[in-house]
Amino acid sequence: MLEGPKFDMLAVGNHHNYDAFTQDFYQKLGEDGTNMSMDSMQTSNAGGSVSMSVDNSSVGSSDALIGHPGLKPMRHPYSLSVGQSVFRPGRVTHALNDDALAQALMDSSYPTGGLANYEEWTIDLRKLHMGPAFAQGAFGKLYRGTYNGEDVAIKLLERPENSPEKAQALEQQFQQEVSMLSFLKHPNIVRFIGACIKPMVWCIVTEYAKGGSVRQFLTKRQNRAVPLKLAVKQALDVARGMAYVHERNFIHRDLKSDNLLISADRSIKIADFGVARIEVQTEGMTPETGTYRWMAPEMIQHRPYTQKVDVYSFGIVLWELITGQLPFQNMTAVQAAFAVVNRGVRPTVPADCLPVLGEIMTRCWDANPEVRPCFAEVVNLLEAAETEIMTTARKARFRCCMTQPMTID
Ligand SMILES: Nc1ncnc2c1ncn2[C@@H]1O[C@H](COP(=O)(O)OP(=O)(O)OP(=O)(O)O)[C@@H](O)[C@H]1O
Repeated sequence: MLEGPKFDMLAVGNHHNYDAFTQDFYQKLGEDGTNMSMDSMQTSNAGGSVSMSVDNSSVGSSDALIGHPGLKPMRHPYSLSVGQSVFRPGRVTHALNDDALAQALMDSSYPTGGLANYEEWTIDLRKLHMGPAFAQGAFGKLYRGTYNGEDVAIKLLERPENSPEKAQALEQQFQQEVSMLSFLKHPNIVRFIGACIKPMVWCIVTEYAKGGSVRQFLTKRQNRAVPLKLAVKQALDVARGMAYVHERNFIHRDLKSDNLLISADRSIKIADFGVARIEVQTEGMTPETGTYRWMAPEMIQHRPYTQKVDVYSFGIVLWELITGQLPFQNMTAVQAAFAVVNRGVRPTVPADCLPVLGEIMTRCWDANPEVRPCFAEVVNLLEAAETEIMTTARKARFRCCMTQPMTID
């Protein structure tokens, strides 16, 4: 059996020294910087993560739903889960503004921590050029930049001030992401470039996906359906990437359209491995991860779960690609979770959906994880669907040529 992840591989240096640096840094900022909360910044996460749902007053009225027997109450966003689960520290408030956070990374008067056992992945800050911030997730702030001349995305996680508990949770997420990304190499997984640790910030550098996230892409299209050929191609990219992740016995646990990026060549790259983990016996794991709209019922209910939670999420993503819409868009995330768990509600498959695609999504989001196909099978089914679409299109073009023959005069 596989062991659970071990997180002693990254040398974060002497914490006491770092705490001293931290205090020093904030003192400096207090003197000449502006301490601004980043909460007001527009988030790229249209779906709203679990922690967002809990923090968000718009779903505050759903407390009654959380208390329903089908749903276990959420813990405090900053509480740490037990056993082998991954600590997800809830939405993080940022004390530093964009510039100060970037400055905390680039300031050479503060030491750069190396990544023990991952030495080759420690980035050389002299080769890094920071650009503007362009997105904010629940945990990190994303900047554009270049590394060695290549376009990159730089994720900065700010070390929470005066809260060792939060700092530990965030650090574990950082380590989780680094260990996963350095291990996974696939054309449909965002390419890891390196990472480093400073007293105030943890930094992860990946290739920059020019097209943004699939959710942003769908929102820009004003939720119109994606052309079928493209939707199936994108779904195939995700399924191939996920088949690779599962072959290596990992679970992503947060598969959703916000975490699917579109690269310059239009292929899809799976991102955000901050809560991914090695598959182990899952008794006692907690679901304070992912996003309710995409989350499998067994995970919402704190029941043991397997890799099949990713297959469930994929079913929802496939529906999104086919319809162009946000899943359960007339509900809050918590209402959606309630409906999924207690009433078996799922998105409605459009009447004109290609039957094979309708069948894939309904099998993927089956309440019984055993019934859900594995990703290798999903890839086969989607390849068959792709062939069917191409053949139908070719036949239609041929019919069109026959009814409107070109004239030569
Ligand atoms: N390599 C990248 N290229 C382009 N955009 C990216 C890249 N990585 C992340 N993003 C954008 O930034 C957003 C947040 O990134 P990410 O999901 O890694 O942060 P997070 O703090 O873990 O957020 P969450 O857990 O809420 O998904 C993504 O939804 C995406 O829009």
